[in-house]
Amino acid sequence: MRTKIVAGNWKMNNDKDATKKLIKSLDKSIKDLSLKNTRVIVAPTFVNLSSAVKKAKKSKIEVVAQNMHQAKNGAYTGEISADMLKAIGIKTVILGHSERRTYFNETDAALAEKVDAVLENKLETIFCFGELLEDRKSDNHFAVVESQLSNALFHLEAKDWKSIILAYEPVWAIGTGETASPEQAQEMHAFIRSIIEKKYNKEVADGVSILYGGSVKPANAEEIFSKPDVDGGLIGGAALHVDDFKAIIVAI
Ligand SMILES: O=C[C@H](O)COP(=O)(O)O
Repeated sequence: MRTKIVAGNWKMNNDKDATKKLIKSLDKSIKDLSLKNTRVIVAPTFVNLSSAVKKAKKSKIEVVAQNMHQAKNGAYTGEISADMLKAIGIKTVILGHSERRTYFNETDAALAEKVDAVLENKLETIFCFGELLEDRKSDNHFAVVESQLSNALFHLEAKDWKSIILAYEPVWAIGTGETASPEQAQEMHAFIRSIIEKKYNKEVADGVSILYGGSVKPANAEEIFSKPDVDGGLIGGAALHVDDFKAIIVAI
């Protein structure tokens, strides 16, 4: 049975106090949920990671990073390495978010190196990818997604996929209020599983959790999560509000 995951990407929001407060109220609010086979994740900004890890220590909440540099160390101003993250107790890193690809020019090639660094450091990644609106309009979305996955992940060995969580995020649905329909999400997730099976085998394809991201809200979460190949969500805006985030967790 694949692990279900609800991950909140807090992006560049919340100062130290707001981060701790949100973790505290989320902890209180999900304490009594059974969360069988389900992970609840939050990704605060770098500067608040350490205090977030401490705050979440005895809770059901996992704290992860939003990005990581591929080099071990060196002259990379403003960047953070795997060792630095591990030293404060981080085990999982989001990579390839469309905002990183768009605003910080992260390429598939750089992401392939980052994924390698994740694996070398025995970390895990939530690897994001997804097509632009023009790709979907021109019916190119499957080809775009296949190339993003193949360029950044298909050099891995089958065993490496234990450390990979996928997050399909159609860029046109991120922060826009426009969600992919549950059918569109299912169609893409099934396609993703099919190309992984073709490249590797059924065990790898069936084992990898594939999250959907893009304007997931309490009102649409249940229907999206009901699709057989959707194993959870990567949530942006709604993860900043404890009641909305809890409702999405309950939906899974
Ligand atoms: O990382 C999360 C995604 O970018 C989704 O953001 P959103 O839920 O605000 O659309």
